[in-house]
Amino acid sequence: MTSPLEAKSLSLVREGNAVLDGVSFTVARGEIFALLGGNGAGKSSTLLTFLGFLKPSGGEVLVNGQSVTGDVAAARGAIAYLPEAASLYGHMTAYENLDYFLDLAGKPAGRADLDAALDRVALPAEARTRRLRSYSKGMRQKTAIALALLRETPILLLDEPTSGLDPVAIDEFHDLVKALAGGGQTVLMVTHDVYGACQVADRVGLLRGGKLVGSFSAANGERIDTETVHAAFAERQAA
Ligand SMILES: Nc1ncnc2c1ncn2[C@@H]1O[C@H](COP(=O)(O)OP(=O)(O)OP(=O)(O)O)[C@@H](O)[C@H]1O
Repeated sequence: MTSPLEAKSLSLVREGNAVLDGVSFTVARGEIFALLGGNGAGKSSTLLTFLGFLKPSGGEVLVNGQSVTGDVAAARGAIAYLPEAASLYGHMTAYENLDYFLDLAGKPAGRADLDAALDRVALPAEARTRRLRSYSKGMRQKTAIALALLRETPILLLDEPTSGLDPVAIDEFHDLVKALAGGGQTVLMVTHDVYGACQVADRVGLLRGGKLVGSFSAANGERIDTETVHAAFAERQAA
């Protein structure tokens, strides 16, 4: 079966620097794959390549089996992308943001649908008519996830999704991502948080210096062992 996301021997050069070097992985439908790496490892660049903002200098990336460079619009249409700082408007309320971005996506929705999505991400009802500039980061993320739900994109790309969240918000966020994956969403997240990656992911890939140097999976429905991944991460960073 075609994987929603696939990187095939992906190499990327940015301003003369080799940023990714022969990276290959697939993410299956309903799977959460976390790409773990230190600063500058190439994590964000990988996401930008799936979105067609950066072009591979070698190999290719595929979304639903189609080369992204061949059809950028199809790839972007299938993907909801949460950058580290959610890209919604601070001067608009949650309802206004959702209305605006859904109109842009050609998928307008009524108030009942907006509320259903905001209920699903547990954004308090009283907050929905407030401007986003008064929101916590967790609340902005919930709004961004609600938008992804309403756009009905089958794929979620998350860049450092829990940085700046408090521990309760992190747990809530992980539960939400797991519930979405349980419903068939395919999730690729990039992070330098070993603990978070092991908590939420079905599989963790270790990216270092633009190369995928390790991979960890959870056996029998258990969580990935944080100690093992942490040791590998620390060792690789030192290497
Ligand atoms: N706009 C840019 N132009 C040129 N090179 C860039 C640009 N942005 C990042 N790079 C380089 O690409 C490499 C990978 O950066 P990238 O942002 O993908 O790493 P990352 O793993 O996401 O790091 P971080 O955890 O710090 O966000 C780095 O060496 C970085 O200097």
